[in-house]
Amino acid sequence: MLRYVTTNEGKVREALDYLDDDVTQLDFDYTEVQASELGPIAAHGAREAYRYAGEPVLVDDAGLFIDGFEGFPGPYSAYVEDTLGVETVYRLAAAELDEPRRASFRCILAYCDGDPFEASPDPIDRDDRTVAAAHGAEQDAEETEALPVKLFEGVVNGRIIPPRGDGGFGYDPIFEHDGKTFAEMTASEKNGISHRGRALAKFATWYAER
Ligand SMILES: O=P(O)(O)OP(=O)(O)OP(=O)(O)OC[C@H]1O[C@@H](n2cnc3c(O)ncnc32)[C@H](O)[C@@H]1O
Repeated sequence: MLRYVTTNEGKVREALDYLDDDVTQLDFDYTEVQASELGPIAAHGAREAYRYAGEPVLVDDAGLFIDGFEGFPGPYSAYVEDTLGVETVYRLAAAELDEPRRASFRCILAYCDGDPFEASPDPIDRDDRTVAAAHGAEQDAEETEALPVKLFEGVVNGRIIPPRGDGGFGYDPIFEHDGKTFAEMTASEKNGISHRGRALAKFATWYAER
């Protein structure tokens, strides 16, 4: 059984289109480490979620990266949505940036099932590390960081525009791609081109072969 780790219902709805019925949501709020990119955040989350669940997990970390703001809000997208709100992000972009106010949505999926993906690490190294590690929490943390994680990335380019549409979630109403905002698209239209859809398609192909 694969657990799709997120507290966000919108992500789950989209992900289930790409994944089999034996995938269920794990509503687990993993620690989001501070980083300027999504990869390390998702990888850390997948390791922590796997330690928690004891089953294969897929973590989805995503964000809106505005070019003229050097990628802001990026990894802080959820925090900025909760504090400023999506409309304020649009107003800031409109006040500060010239058209076309380019931006991208990015999604990283991090998969962890406790098994290595390529050649297994030298067992002697592994034993050494275990012996050298301190007891208790420190040892747990070290073992967690040693868990192998596989990453899948999806990116879609667009621009920031005044909010339009009622569909989707999060920043969808202010992100336009090919003349439509993500909030004006049907779920399958969005999935067909979105950052999450692209990452999920890569993951699904790899997972089917695993
Ligand atoms: O961490 P989890 O529990 O998965 O849920 P979250 O909503 O906090 O997820 P993130 O940390 O990945 O934050 C992503 C932010 O970017 C937004 N976001 C992610 N994917 C999006 C999408 O497809 N369309 C619009 N906004 C999106 C989302 O609303 C959040 O504000």
